[in-house]
Amino acid sequence: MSSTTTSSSSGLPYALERSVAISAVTRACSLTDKVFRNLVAADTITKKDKSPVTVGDYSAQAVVNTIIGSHFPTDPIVGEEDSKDLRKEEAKSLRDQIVQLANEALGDPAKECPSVQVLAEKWNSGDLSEEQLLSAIDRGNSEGGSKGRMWALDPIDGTKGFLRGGQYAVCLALIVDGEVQVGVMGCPNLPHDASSPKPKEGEFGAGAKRDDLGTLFITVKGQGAFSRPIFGSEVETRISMRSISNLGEASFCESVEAGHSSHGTNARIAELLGITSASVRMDSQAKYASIARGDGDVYLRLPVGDGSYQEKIWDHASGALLVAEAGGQVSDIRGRPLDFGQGRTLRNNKGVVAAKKEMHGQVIKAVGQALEEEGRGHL
Ligand SMILES: Nc1ncnc2c1ncn2[C@@H]1O[C@H](COP(=O)(O)OS(=O)(=O)O)[C@@H](OP(=O)(O)O)[C@H]1O
Ligand SMILES: [Mg+2]
Ligand SMILES: [Mg+2]
Ligand SMILES: [Mg+2]
Repeated sequence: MSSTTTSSSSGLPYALERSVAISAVTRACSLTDKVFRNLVAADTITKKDKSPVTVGDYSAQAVVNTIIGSHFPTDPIVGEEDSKDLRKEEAKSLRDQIVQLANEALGDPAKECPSVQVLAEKWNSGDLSEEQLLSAIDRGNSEGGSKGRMWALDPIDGTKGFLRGGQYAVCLALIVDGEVQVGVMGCPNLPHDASSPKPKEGEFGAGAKRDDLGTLFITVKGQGAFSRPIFGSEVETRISMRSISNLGEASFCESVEAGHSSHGTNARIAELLGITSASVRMDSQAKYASIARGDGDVYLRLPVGDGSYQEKIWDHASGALLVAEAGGQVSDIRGRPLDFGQGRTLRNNKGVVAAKKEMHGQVIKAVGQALEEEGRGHL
């Protein structure tokens, strides 16, 4: 934690995109926070791939896409959700809630930086209709690709964590010609200070939320990584990965669900590297944010089973740039850089390994050995 700056970094590359992304993510975080405190079972549906999606995921995507669309009308958006299930007859009450929540979030007279304020009139000049908001959700249907600008949005990353009252993140990134240039991530349940105790899951249900929770992470390629509270102070603090002299002192950050990243293989890798501290398990890209600010050192996401799952670009774009700008290196299990120019998925990559630059090669070597021992060396 070495220096501070304010949020108006005008003159620097991508200053407007950075401000608009902060505004969009902040509004989406107030919305999801409110949804969590009032969530009932009927507000969640199960998608075709059996994963959950809530009224919070849909409304947050509608809000962020509306804001991005009003500032950068020709920019494609690759967003996780679409309106197909919502348009069904039986989803009427979900639609009604989304209309109310999204309009509240867009109309909130929160303070914005001056360049965003002027354009804010475009979206908060009156309530948007149900159809306008469903179309806003579907602005996220871009197929992505390696040319030009596009935004990647995960309106709630770690939906299972969100539902449990654990960690989740609103994640937005600007990708240009396949390279992430801007990343903004809001983690409403993460303490401002890495050294504060993590809240126990569910602790902040029914309005009992601690006021030191809610952290925003901001990065632009070549400009460093920063954090600040989501609500309240706009003073940003530069963050960097922890300084450790050898990997034996490191700790891992890994997924909660063994179905998303192999815990058994991680344990063997820890053994190979001489790591003795227990792994920290949390949902969402809060894992990237945690290692970027030194609250953990290595993020491992190893393929499970036959390794056929293709990681989605919105699950990694903002987090990967944050770690890179905080002194880390992010790759797949073979050490290949993540390729965000292949469409909606990272189809040229398998899994994710993020660690401090100087130690990344050693981790990749241990990952290779552990997979070899399991007979999965071909992955
Ligand atoms: N099989 C499989 N393998 C790997 N990853 C998967 C898989 N299935 C889903 N997902 C994606 O995982 C996202 C949540 O990742 P997390 O690291 O937070 O997982 S976990 O909740 O801790 O288990 C989750 O993101 P959200 O849907 O935004 O929550 C999914 O996109
Ligand atoms: Mg999901
Ligand atoms: Mg996700
Ligand atoms: Mg999601």
